[in-house]
Amino acid sequence: MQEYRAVTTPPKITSPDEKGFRKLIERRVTVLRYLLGTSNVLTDPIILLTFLSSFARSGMMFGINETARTADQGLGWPVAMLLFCAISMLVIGYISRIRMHALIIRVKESMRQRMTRNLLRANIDFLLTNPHGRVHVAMTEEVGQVSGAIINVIETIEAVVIVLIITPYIFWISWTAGVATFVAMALGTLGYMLFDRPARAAMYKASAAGAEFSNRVRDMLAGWKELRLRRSRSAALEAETMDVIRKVSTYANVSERLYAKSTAVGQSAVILLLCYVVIVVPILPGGGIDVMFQILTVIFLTSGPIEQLFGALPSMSRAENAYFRIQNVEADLYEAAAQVTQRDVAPRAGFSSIEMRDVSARISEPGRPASEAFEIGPINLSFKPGETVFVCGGNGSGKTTLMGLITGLRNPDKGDILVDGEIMSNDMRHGYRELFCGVFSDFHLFDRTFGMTAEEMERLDMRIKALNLSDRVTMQENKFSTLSLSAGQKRRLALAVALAEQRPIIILDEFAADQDPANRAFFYDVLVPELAAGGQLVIAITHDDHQFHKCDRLIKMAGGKIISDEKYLLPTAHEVG
Ligand SMILES: Nc1ncnc2c1ncn2[C@@H]1O[C@H](COP(=O)(O)OP(=O)(O)OP(=O)(O)O)[C@@H](O)[C@H]1O
Repeated sequence: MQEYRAVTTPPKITSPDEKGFRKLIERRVTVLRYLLGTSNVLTDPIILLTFLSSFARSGMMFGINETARTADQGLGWPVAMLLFCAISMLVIGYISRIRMHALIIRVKESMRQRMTRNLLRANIDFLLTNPHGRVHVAMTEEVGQVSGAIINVIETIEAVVIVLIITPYIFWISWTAGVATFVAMALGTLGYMLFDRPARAAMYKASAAGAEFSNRVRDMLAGWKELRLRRSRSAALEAETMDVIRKVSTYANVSERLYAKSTAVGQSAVILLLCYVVIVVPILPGGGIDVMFQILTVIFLTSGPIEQLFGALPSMSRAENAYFRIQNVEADLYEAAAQVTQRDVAPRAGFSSIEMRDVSARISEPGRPASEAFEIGPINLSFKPGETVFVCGGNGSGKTTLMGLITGLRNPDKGDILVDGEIMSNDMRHGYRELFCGVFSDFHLFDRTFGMTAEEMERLDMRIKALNLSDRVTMQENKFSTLSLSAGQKRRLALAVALAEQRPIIILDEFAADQDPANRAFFYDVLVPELAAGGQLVIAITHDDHQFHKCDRLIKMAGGKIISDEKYLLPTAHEVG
């Protein structure tokens, strides 16, 4: 039995740049907890390796200082320590890098798996808003930015361990140099905090523009024919896309410049510290040239990890920004899944009646005024097995929306759908949808038959032949040999799949519209009667008024309402005359 529960319950983030040190820490802790939890880094050998690497680096530093201090005493333990620590650092560094990339891949894999699961269970209301760009960017680019932050986490751990070791060591060599080290670190952190918030806000805008860019790429690929036919359309799209690209670059530049400033503050702090050590330490009481060189060695050997730390902070912010954008996409995906929570939903095998009772819905585009919303309903209809129902009405009258409501692919705002007299609850919705198969006006043809049984595959083979497609398409295992078909052939192939599924209800949205006369006649005169005789409920949207007499009921729609629902009788010769 399939589990349809959403995989996570992420909180929705409304503002990416909330002020305040507490907020900053809260956000960082959230991302850190996520990264640590997903990568299991705390139980991974990488932590031990990081500690060992920090100890080896510190040991090397100590070894260099002691070797220099005891140079007149010949080769002794300091040299051995220096060599041992240097070799250890190289070997550990090599193993750590391999391990670190394995962790990044693990986090990326886990995020993509979770998002795939959530996307396949997503709230249909969210999917109806066509969130292509946002979801695509989140699942491709932003996932990479978040998982890459594992490196920053590990670098930060290494730098913190080193700082914890070297600070007492510097204090031991010279307490004033110890205080100067503290001041330098405080300066670096302050610089970061000063620039982080505006940098993150700019980065957030760059990501939003990135999602828009993804939508334009889709336009260029899906609309290439329309674009090739009209240069002005292509030029306008090009201009707009260039504008979006520029926006991405501008915001990214603003953000990177601010982070460069923050890094410069960190580096200035290290340079100030060096100046202090070189200029002030030699003339201090208790200082001198020896002390200065000892501290310089420490600073040179630790400046790498410490600079990495200052560099890691902006990278963490980038990861944090990407993480919250992903969380927002997931929150949208999840909200819908939460509305249709289902446990152990068994597909419904059949029905004896379906009734729509005062069902209505408002269809509006996000960001558009409510006054522009399309209202459908109240709809009162009932259906039973073996019926053939045609739906007609002008463009925009609400036929496709009605199909969405009947199939449970659109949630009604008001009213109930009753199955066999029982009001359909959210828990029943998934099982209910399994009653349907069909070909929608904007159907999607997969290149293979996902999830079909052997019996269905046999039926598919049969239907491909019956629908005159066998000279163009064959099955290669579960894949279609080709999808390079004419529009009418594609629609017939989609119908073959729907027929092979043999669900109790078949929905057909203007199926015959792009069929030739022979296929159209086959559809109305052979197929539809055959399905109805087999007990299937056929609901077909059609504009073929000369075929209306071939159904049991004709539902006419106008302005989102049902204006008639009755048996259509051919006009008599007298009426025609
Ligand atoms: N995602 C959407 N957001 C906002 N409005 C929408 C959306 N989808 C459809 N509509 C609006 O809902 C109304 C009904 O659309 P619907 O597709 O149900 O009409 P239809 O009767 O099937 O039309 P056609 O014969 O052209 O296929 C239309 O006015 C349409 O503009």
